Amino acid sequence: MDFRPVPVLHVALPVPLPRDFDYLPPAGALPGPDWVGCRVRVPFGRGDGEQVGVVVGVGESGADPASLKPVLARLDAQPLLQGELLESLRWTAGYYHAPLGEVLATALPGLLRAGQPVPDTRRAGWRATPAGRDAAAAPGRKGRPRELLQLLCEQDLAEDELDTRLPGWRPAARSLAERGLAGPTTLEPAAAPLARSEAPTLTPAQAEAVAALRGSSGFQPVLLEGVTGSGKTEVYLQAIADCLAAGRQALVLVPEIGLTPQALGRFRARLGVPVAAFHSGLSDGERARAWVDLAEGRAGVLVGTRSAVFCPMARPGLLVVDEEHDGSYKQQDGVRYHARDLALVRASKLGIPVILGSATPSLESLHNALSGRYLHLRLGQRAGGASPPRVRVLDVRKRPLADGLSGELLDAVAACLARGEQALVFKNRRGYAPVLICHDCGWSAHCRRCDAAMTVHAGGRRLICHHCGARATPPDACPDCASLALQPQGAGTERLEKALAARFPGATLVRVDRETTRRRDALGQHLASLGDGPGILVGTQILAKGHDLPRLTLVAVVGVDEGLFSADFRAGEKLAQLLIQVAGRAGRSTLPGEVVLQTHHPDHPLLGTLLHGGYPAVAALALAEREAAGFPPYAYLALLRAEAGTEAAVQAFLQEAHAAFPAREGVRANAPMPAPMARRAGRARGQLLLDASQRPPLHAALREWLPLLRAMRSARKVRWSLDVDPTDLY
Ligand SMILES: Nc1ncnc2c1ncn2[C@@H]1O[C@H](COP(=O)(O)OP(=O)(O)OP(=O)(O)O)[C@@H](O)[C@H]1O
Ligand SMILES: [Zn+2]
Repeated sequence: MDFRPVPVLHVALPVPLPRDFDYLPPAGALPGPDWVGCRVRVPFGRGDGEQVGVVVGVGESGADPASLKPVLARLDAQPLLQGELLESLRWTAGYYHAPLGEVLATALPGLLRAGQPVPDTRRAGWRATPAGRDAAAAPGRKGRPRELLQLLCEQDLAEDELDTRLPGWRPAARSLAERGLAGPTTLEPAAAPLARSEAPTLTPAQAEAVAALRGSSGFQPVLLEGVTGSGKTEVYLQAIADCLAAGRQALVLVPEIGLTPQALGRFRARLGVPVAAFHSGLSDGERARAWVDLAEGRAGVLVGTRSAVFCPMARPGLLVVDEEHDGSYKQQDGVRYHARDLALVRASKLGIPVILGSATPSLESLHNALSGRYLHLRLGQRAGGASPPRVRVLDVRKRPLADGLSGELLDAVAACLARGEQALVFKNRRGYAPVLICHDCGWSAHCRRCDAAMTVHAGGRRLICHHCGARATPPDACPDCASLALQPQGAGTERLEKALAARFPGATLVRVDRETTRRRDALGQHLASLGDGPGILVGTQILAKGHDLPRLTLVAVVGVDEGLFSADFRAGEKLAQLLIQVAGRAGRSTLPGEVVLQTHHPDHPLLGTLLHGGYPAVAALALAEREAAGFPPYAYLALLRAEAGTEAAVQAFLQEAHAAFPAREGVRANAPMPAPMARRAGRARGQLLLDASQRPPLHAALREWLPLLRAMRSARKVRWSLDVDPTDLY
């Protein structure tokens, strides 16, 4: 049956269905283009279910009007998502093959996603009217109203300021308002401390980079490759200052654990404009206000982690992605976007520069820079007279290790403390020991629900699975052979802390890992507690990121052997990045730095290359290997992951998916495989890797394939997801 078309709103909802939903406008309202980008509350699903969605279009529907429901409420008078941002979000949905509604929900801060009103970040205040100014100039009766009026003639005042300046001011304000001499108003938020700290004189390399940035216009991707401590942040600050001077805003992305109050403080102190922060340590309300401040142009700069890439800018001028190689830019669930890649997409649509900065750029970015697609700026030397740290490899084969530490490493720490300086002892493993083994029969404690060993914690009194969180008490005797010779094998940060405390009883000792930094700003407090005197920091990769501790002169790396033999094709790149970053914490100021690297594999080619040629040599070699093997950045990957209660269900789905994959020239669907961790939290896991020499045919195949997957019966028995450009093949 045909129906007369009726005007409808196309609404994107945060549900896992790749389509919009049509709704009638509320009674009496006409759907027009001004609806696009506004949030609406709509009935959805059974009963009185409701959802908050975003209007993504207006049109007509020829469906039975009786089947169409009206929108319950329009939540925004002005579009929340529009222009370039909405376009970039549509691009995101297309590229990652994710439903637009889910992408839009991912892009909105939690409060707005939940349908809350856009917070008003201005403050309620009072101002004098022109009549009030005349009255204040004329002689008149003394009293509180006059006192208040005189204050307001000097400047508009916020209500909270009036509370302190003129307690009990409200009756006086009412009296002025009745006579038309003053009235309520809204004020811009209190300006941040606008005193600016001095910029250091730029090094020639920094000055050259800044000049190159000034010389560019429009969309310009820039890779700023600068060794650790070379002053990349200083270059960002100059570029941001230029951008602000031109009346524009800058959006700065930093890695998840890089956004310390110290880092923010550096931006705030130098730029002299309100700098908004956006990260997971803030409340929903704080995040929403930061978003609004940037969207409405009140903040000049926003510094934020991954999801800040979706913040709207009123006057876009510059995007910066600091530590662009960092793994935290990739979202690992839901919409699996890469914030660095989206920053490039946004900059291109906005026609503005985007700076990617790193001492250890990702091979993807490096490849783009080397092939001329990005402007490649280099800072080869440390700033401020610091020299690069000396690196020593300690061969610990056949040497006795006490709690994982060699005598030479301990000597180096002792010498550092004796000089009154600070040492960082690095081990990328938290807990007491990575595994509990039976010295007699070789049994080891495994998680019952995962294919993984349980980590020993609390000095040996507890076992915790780092993959599913399961906890257990260690057995008294070996469950297999009843031997009492159960021993924690290897060392994590907890064990190192204990051993170092015993060896250096007087020294300040601070452990920094996920356990000790759960609280907000715990990291900053830990680093501060180290003070200026001699001391030891023990910790995981949390310490590898952008910290600047002038007294830190020794970095002791306790074994990286786990990383040398991983099957993941990115393992070498990641290990080299981690080593360079952590080594880069040593000797950043005037004191010379030293790095000691304890290993059982001193002859491993990766270490040799790294020592002699640094990161550029490792990267060049890795790029050549990737080209030969057909891996990114010379190929494009997508990974279909599935998990279910049984392995059979996973297999059935992946086999059917494999058979259904549309043939395309240059695109290959590899045979389904168990995931590297085939069982996790009691669920079987498998995956199917797609690779292609070109992007377009891969995406064309995916577009054809996904509807087939959704229709498969076997898909109902599994949880599956597609990851475009996966960074981890697990
Ligand atoms: N031109 C300069 N003159 C003097 N000191 C400088 C200069 N530029 C930067 N510095 C100082 O050098 C140190 C390192 O700078 P910055 O933190 O910007 O380096 P970075 O390249 O971002 O480091 P990393 O990548 O290792 O985190 C800081 O203490 C900074 O204040
Ligand atoms: Zn587990």
